[in-house]
Amino acid sequence: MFVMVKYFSLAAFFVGLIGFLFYTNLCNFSNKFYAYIEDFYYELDKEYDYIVVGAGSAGSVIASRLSEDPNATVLVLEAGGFGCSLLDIPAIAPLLHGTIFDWQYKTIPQNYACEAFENKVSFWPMGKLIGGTGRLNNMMYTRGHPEDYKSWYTGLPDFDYHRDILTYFKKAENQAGIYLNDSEYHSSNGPLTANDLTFVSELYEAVVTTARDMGFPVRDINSQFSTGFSQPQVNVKSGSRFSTGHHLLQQYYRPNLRIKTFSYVEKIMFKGNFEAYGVKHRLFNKLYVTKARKAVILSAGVIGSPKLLMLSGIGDETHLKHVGIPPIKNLPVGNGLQDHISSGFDLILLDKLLSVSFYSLSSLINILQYFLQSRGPLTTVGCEALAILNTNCLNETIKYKDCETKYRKPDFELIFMPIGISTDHGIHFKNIINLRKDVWDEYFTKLSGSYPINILPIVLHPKSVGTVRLRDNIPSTTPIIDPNYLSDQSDLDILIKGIKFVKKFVEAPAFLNLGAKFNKIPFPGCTHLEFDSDEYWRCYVRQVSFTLYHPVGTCRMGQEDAGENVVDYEFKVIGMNKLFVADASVMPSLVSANINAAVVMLAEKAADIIKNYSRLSTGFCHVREIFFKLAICTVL
Ligand SMILES: Cc1cc2nc3c(=O)[nH]c(=O)nc-3n(C[C@H](O)[C@H](O)[C@H](O)COP(=O)(O)OP(=O)(O)OC[C@H]3O[C@@H](n4cnc5c(N)ncnc54)[C@H](O)[C@@H]3O)c2cc1C
Repeated sequence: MFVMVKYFSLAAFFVGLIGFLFYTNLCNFSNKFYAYIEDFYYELDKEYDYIVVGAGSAGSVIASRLSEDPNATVLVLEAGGFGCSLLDIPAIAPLLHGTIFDWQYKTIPQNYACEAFENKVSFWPMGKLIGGTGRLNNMMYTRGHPEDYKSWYTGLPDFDYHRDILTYFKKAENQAGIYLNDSEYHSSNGPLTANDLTFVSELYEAVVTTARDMGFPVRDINSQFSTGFSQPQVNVKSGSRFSTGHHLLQQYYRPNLRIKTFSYVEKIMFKGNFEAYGVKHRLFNKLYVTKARKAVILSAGVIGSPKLLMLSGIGDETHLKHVGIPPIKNLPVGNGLQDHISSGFDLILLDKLLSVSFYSLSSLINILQYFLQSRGPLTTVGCEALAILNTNCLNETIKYKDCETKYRKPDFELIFMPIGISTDHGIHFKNIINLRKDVWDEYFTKLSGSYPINILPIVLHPKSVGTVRLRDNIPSTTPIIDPNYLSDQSDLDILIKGIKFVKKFVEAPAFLNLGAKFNKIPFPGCTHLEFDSDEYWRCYVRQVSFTLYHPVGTCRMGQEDAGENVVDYEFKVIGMNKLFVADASVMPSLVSANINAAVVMLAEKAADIIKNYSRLSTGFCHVREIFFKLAICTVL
């Protein structure tokens, strides 16, 4: 009987996958048709106050905030389409990887990591539609640690976390869950929904019971505490994903806001090589130049923004000349790339099926429950619990509270997922992570008959730093992405400590009740090493090095004169006028959390600054700004 259910579910999933791919193409086609008709019938203004490039997590917020002023005209140029509502079923997020809604970026082959992946290449999905990557991410809402932000603003001596950061987290948040009454740390008027999970499996209870037994706190990590164990809040409303892109679409009726989809921006236009006055963008193979009176704001993401700056002549002079672009400003664009790296696929095997499983996701009852009640396994985001900790606090001899005071900033995260890579029997997951076929055959197929789950340790503050560079001067060419994973040995050490902690964690009684066993099958490429030795895990981590999809830092924000920054603390491109960058690319370093909430917080901050900045820098002031700071300029 079970075998029949299994094969029926497999067949249902396979048919569903094909149906879904058909649906995505149909959706994109109808989106394109709408954009075509709109472009054909409406004569668009050729000049706006603001042009926002990219309607992703950050750009959607900036466009929405700037267009709150009815006297300001705002144009949003987005390379993708609007999307369709079925894409917003939380559990199907992984199906969007590799589709037309994904830029489908890939890293170059890694020297120190990703050995179990085809050509040692890591796949980097990024959203190409309204809502951007916030439309295909895992929706977890986490803010990070105050110390993260303090380290960004070392150049501002009067930096205050509550005033300069928490204010914007609250402004950005639309709390719809259990923290609705905590007005000190939460708020419910912002564009980004934060809600409780409505469905979890038995895994969650096992995690919190074990965490408490081991002396760890279980609490809201988006409050005065930023560490401990927690059930993540998610960007989900009435059972559907609700990203900042959805919020932007709700503002579509504003007469001063125009959202142009399928508009790929190829170049920023400059007056006198210092002042942005518009952009060149392509829509259905026609090139347009649209002007911006007050500012051009790049929110094209961690790859799109540095790429566009470089294509426009802003970047490392030597590199730009090498690819045939005349440089207009020498800035370290594309340096400082960091990403959260993790490891540990299918290391925990259960002897029972959890209620959030591959089978339950494709069951007819659960599909009906989702469409009729907006509840059930299809609302799952793939992660049921997380922990943000410091590796020094994993030792049982130290009380967590004392340890937390001593080591303020966390250095690793754990995410608890009720499914593994092999749960879908190789239909989809192995492809979206680019797993080598021989590794699949030799290792993962052996797990058939057991029920793997993933507890992934993540390096929160990797020391390995990489780059984004252009291949050539053609706008449609994908850039060279090299995160340089695990080039710093200390990142590897944290992952090894993390895996060892996971091994200990699942020995607890609550996990034994689920029949949890640590997977002792030697991993291909490491079979010559003694299982569980440090050498074995070092080898394993270099094989299984998996992105958590949080790249940042390619247009670093910081002090103007530090030499390593691209934008100043006001998001303005250093030495340029009327040109801003605000998205994940400006983060000077990774935060101790999944990063979307921080990206949206930054967008709120940027919108506030840009509104104010543009108010001050009208008239001829902007000319004087080249010689004087804005404050001096406005007095003159
Ligand atoms: C699979 C996955 C899972 C994730 N899960 C989580 C999670 O659970 N929680 C979390 O906090 N974070 C998560 N993240 C990370 C988070 O979603 C991103 O860091 C965040 O969305 C980045 O926002 P952004 O505004 O910088 O860029 P994006 O949201 O990527 O926006 C960039 C936009 O610009 C457009 N664009 C790019 N170039 C151009 C151009 N030349 N012209 C016009 N438009 C252009 C793009 O199409 C896109 O819409 C995840 C990421 C991924 C990939």
